[in-house]
Amino acid sequence: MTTVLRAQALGKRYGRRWALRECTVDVPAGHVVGLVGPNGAGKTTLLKLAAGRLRPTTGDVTVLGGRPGSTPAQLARVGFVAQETPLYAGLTVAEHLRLGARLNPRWDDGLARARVARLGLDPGRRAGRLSGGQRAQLALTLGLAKRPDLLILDEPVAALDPLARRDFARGLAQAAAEHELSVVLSSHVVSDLEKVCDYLIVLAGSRVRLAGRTEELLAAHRRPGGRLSLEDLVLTYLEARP
Ligand SMILES: Nc1ncnc2c1ncn2[C@@H]1O[C@H](COP(=O)(O)OP(=O)(O)OP(=O)(O)O)[C@@H](O)[C@H]1O
Repeated sequence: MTTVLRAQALGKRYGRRWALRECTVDVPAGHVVGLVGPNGAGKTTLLKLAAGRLRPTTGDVTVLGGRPGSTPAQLARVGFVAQETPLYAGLTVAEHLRLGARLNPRWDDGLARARVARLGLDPGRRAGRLSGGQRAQLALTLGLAKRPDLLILDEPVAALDPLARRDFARGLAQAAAEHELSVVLSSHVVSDLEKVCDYLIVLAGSRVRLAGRTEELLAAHRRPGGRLSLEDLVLTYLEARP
């Protein structure tokens, strides 16, 4: 089975502080992976290492079998939507789509236009004039239209309203199923992940506390006759950390 993200003893240190330490995970392709953990746990650091935006201090990371960001082909296969919603404030929605088409060899213009229309985004509006949630939706549209094999999303739902969160979860699950897309997304809100993720990585204190298919994790931790939500499971691991 193809591995979409493999990290072996991966670590990143800023000065004397470890942002991520001894991270070993092996995520098979075809999953929507939820990366969860408290503030400062190392989620963004892991995602940036996977997207090739940071270099490891120790260990090794491969994405879709290659070194992150190492070749144009590798870059085209991975979409990364950073937490700070990277858009050009002075460019309109339509100009962002044109730029996406020019920069990405696998660009799906039909998907981009249909999504913008469905979201009710005015193509002539500058990104700087959009709301935080609209900017997040536009950034996500650019990520999806790139037609990556792996889409990495850092806190994609943080700025979305509840209805938009539900639509986002549905859209992502559909895109993953239709286009054999693998997704890794981070969130603090476990209940949001529950609806969309079928694989979970729990990070706390810069270390991986738990990783695996959600179904298997839940089955392994469930007591006979008892109910266990993903949120309960995550909290158990976060409370147990040293
Ligand atoms: N550029 C940087 N320089 C120094 N320390 C950093 C830098 N980026 C992150 N850190 C530190 O690394 C640790 C992990 O940060 P990271 O942003 O990966 O956490 P996170 O889980 O994404 O947090 P949040 O949920 O708050 O976004 C934190 O202690 C943070 O202070």
